[in-house]
Amino acid sequence: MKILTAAQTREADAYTIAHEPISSIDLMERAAGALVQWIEKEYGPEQPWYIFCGPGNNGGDGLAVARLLFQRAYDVQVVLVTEGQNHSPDFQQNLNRLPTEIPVTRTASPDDLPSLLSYAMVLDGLFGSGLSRPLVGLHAQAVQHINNSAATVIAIDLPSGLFADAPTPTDSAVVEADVTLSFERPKLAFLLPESGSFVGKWHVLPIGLHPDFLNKADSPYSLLTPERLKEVLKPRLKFTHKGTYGNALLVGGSYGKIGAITLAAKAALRAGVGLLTVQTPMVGYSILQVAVPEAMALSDAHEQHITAFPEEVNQYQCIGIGPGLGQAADTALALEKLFRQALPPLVLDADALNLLALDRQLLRNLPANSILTPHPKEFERLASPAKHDYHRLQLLKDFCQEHECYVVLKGYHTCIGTPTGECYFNTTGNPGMATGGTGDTLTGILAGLRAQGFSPLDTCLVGVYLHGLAGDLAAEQEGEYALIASDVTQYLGKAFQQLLQ
Ligand SMILES: NC(=O)C1=CN([C@@H]2O[C@H](COP(=O)(O)OP(=O)(O)OC[C@H]3O[C@@H](n4cnc5c(N)ncnc54)[C@H](OP(=O)(O)O)[C@@H]3O)[C@@H](O)[C@H]2O)[C@H](O)CC1
Ligand SMILES: [K+]
Repeated sequence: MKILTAAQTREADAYTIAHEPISSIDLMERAAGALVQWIEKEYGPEQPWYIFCGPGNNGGDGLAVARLLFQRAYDVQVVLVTEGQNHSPDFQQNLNRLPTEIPVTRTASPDDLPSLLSYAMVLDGLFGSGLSRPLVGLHAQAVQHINNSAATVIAIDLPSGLFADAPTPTDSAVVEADVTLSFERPKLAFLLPESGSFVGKWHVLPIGLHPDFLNKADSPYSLLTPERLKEVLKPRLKFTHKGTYGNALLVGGSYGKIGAITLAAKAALRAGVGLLTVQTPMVGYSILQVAVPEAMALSDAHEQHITAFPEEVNQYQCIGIGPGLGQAADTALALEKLFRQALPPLVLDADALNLLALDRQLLRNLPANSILTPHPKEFERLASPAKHDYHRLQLLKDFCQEHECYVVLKGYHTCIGTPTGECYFNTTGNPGMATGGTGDTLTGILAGLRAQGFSPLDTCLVGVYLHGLAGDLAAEQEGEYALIASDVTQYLGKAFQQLLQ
């Protein structure tokens, strides 16, 4: 699903109005209807609803919702924060349509803002995608007033004060929403850590924007949806055997970090690879044989860290390198030697990435189509420090294009960058997965899938989605606090089943 910019959303509106055709006010009514349908499902008419409206169409949506909720016997009152501003035509029309029984407060100063009890509901219709500058004055004070209350806050389209697809200056006033109800497509801001924290839980409500426009809209940003993955992940066929599903090699582990490569190995097997070989330093050999009996073990000549890769690397369909690897000088040399050969596809993680970051020549020799799985700090070591989330996205696109690689930038919404400059945001996963070892399980999953013959892009999309989904299924049983990396692997089977349904 493509993510649109605020400008593209405006174009989508205009296209729908012209080609459906539908009048602008009716499109707003449809948006308000979708909001009310959602609200009715989630909240009864018991609590008082304070509907904050700004001067534009976001405020117009708020006014239409006020009328529709009033008709459904909800206790609503409207708070206008539009002093001295021109109302948009659709705002004005909805103000004219507002039943006279609905109390309206016209705020001219902060003293006019109503006190908000903890059980009150706030609908934030101050500003949406038309925000053109940070909020100041009475608008900022209204936002602070909402944020200082304990009321439940539902933002229409996006939290007021937040830019949909550009950095919002730190310290500017932004509504801290519990829920954001956005139209047709999520905004890029929802998916990035600095802005996403204002959004709360977000839901996308379809309002019938014209499919011709939506299907043609060009955007480098997409949201990963299961529909796209179901086209890629097919049931296994009759008469296949372990040779059909690839032979993966995992290399990593060092003294004190054999667990990391063990976690990766278990996950690769659960991802369905036909055969798995794991190379560790000598210290890891017995541990691995006991912990992962399904894998074949190779021992490095060194007791504590990796100093060489196997001679015959081309018998493997993918090599995953990095979990627990360490950054010893002779490990770096081994990697450098490896990169000089013709290689099967690579998945690189953790210290393999740190070694690349330390040696720019090594990075330049990175084989095309490799998959790299950094967290933001590792990514910044590879690329350069980011000034803000949008800058990091630009760096991601540039890096993937320059090095012809796929980067899985890990986070709450993991973002997959491709050599053609696209970015796919994942929607599965939860904060319970912010715990040691979940990155190692992801490396194992990706290496396991890539060895089975999935393209690098499909490997990233399917692997990242399944990893998060397994984490979600695990969290349903274990809760987020107690979740550990092994749980993710344990629930991988159920995640596959869900996707294959
Ligand atoms: N397809 C859809 O998604 C639909 C969305 N709808 C809703 O419409 C809004 C967007 O409406 P728009 O009128 O374009 O924008 P806003 O309501 O966000 O605000 C515009 C007005 O606010 C003024 N403005 C902007 N920034 C500030 C600021 N920092 N301080 C004060 N005033 C500000 C702006 O004035 P300018 O001075 O910038 O010209 C405008 O007056 C979308 O979010 C949805 O909620 C439709 O209802 C249905 C289709
Ligand atoms: K809003």
